[in-house]
Amino acid sequence: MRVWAGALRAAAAPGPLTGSFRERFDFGGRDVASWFPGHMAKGLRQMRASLRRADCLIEVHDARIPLSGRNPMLQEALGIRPHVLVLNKMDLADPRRQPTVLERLKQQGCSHVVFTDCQRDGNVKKIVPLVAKLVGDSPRYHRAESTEYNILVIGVPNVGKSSLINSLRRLHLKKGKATAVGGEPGVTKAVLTKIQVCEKPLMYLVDTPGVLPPRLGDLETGMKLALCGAIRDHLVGEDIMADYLLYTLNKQQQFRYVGHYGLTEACDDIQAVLRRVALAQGRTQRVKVLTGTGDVNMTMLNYPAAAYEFLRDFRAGRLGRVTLD
Ligand SMILES: Nc1nc2c(ncn2[C@@H]2O[C@H](COP(=O)(O)OP(=O)(O)OP(=O)(O)O)[C@@H](O)[C@H]2O)c(=O)[nH]1
Repeated sequence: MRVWAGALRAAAAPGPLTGSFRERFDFGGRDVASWFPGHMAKGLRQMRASLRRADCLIEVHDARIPLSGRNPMLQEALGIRPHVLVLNKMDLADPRRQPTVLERLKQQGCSHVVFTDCQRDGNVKKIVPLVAKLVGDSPRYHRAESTEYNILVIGVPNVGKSSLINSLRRLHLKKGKATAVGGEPGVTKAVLTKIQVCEKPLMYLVDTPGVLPPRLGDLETGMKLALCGAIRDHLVGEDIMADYLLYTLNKQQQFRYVGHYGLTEACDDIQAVLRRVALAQGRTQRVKVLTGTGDVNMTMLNYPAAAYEFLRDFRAGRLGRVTLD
């Protein structure tokens, strides 16, 4: 039986609150290790092997979690290869955070960062010249003009690696999709297809399947990755994800959800919020209830569907532009 964690917690909690929100999130003893799918270990090995042949690395990550959830395995590669960090889905992240994020990343030794929106080709034009310059400047390479560039694209699942390749092809080659794009993590399963993205300079990108860090670290990082769609929802649980999202929105004073669902005020009770979501979105279900006088059909609010809707609204940017870190 599925346990509705949000509902259980809410039953014991006081009613809607304003201005007094949880200071810490209760993960209820969850084990983050179970969120790491086994097939990713293979992807990691393949990625390591192809690193040796690459001139440069483009690491794509979600702009909503610019400081967490990146694969630590990359650290070993950063010293060897030029590296560009593409923070994609900038259209969903809080733009006011960009300067702080850039500063923090610089302190971590990551100084070539581009914020992009690959659905609208935003800022994608900056990437090819930057990569060409970094490879050209690298003492490792004494390149002739005609030498092709082989770039490895890496990143956790669902951050937009395939979308970036398609966007580059649209901009530089006026060509359509070469690689499948999907809303679910793990769309790119066939590894290491070399795809041309530019004629001058001749540049090929190798798309890799999204690979999560072998150890997810803490629950908070795992939860943020899940909210961004890097881990399949059912592995984590839509109920706790919805609750964590509400906790984060309140903590950051991102109260767009209040008006969006017609709530009277900000609220820290996930059950109360999901009740409104269910009513606002018509997420109800008919159930048969056995009574002393026979069966009665009743309309119940569908909380799991409401939780899914809440996550979907966040991922589509309908609850505001939010940076989770
Ligand atoms: N809002 C927004 N959505 C984006 C952007 N880039 C990609 N997406 C969406 O994010 C989802 C994942 O994109 P993909 O390009 O398939 O991501 P991927 O990293 O190749 O995914 P895997 O194959 O799972 O590793 C798709 O639904 C895209 O439409 C962006 O800049 N902004």
